[in-house]
Amino acid sequence: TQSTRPQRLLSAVQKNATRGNPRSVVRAIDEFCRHKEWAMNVGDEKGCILDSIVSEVNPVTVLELGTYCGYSTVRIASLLPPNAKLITLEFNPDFAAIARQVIAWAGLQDKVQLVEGSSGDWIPKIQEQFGINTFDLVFLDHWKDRYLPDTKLMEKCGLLRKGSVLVADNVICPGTPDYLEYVRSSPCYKSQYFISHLEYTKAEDGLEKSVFLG
Ligand SMILES: CCCNc1ncnc2c1ncn2[C@@H]1O[C@H](/C=C/CNC(=O)c2cc(-c3ccc(F)cc3)cc(O)c2O)[C@H](C)[C@H]1O
Ligand SMILES: [Mg+2]
Repeated sequence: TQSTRPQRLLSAVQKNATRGNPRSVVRAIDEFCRHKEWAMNVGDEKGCILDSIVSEVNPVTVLELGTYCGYSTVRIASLLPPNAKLITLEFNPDFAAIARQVIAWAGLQDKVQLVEGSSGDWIPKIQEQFGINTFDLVFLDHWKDRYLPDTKLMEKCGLLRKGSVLVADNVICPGTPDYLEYVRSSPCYKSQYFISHLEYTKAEDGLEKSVFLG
């Protein structure tokens, strides 16, 4: 049977990256997506901006919405302190299966909890299931029309505390207009746009960093 693009991406990691070396996994995926088959990872250019924000926040608890193949999961987890935990939600079982193997190849399975399920179902259950009260950092990269409802859900569930940082991918392309309007106009957020390019292309895109003010 014909392989899928995520399966071919995983094969490229297993062929070209060194087990236990997250940077080589990130490099192998970027090479594959730049020269073989485009895929919707945050990519190397926006990835560097994400790295700088993660390093500045130095989070102990991280939530990622939309794992896909695990590229940003590996990028973020590789920068976390030893006691930190990253929970990543992915509701497509095929993508979850690929991402688990990418995360394992990077040797980061002890820092990452991949939860197979939808954000709407899981955001209300995280505190009881994982003993996490609030998140220091949230990376939003799932369906673009779900950024706003899920942000409001996180607020309602008390998962954000004064200083929690939201980083949203694709606020220009494909775009998340309702989310952008919300975080930029709400008195509860201090928002900042980091201009960049859509992964592996020359089109404009960027990340929006929004600090929750409580
Ligand atoms: C209702 C369930 C919600 N809750 C959910 N709960 C859990 N998991 C969820 C939920 N909703 C979705 N997911 C998962 O997250 C992933 C989805 C990721 C979506 N990402 C994009 O669509 C995108 C497009 C482009 C793009 C740009 C230009 C182009 F020309 C083409 C494409 C670029 C980019 O960087 C992009 O991130 C994964 C595929 C999907 O199974
Ligand atoms: Mg994205």
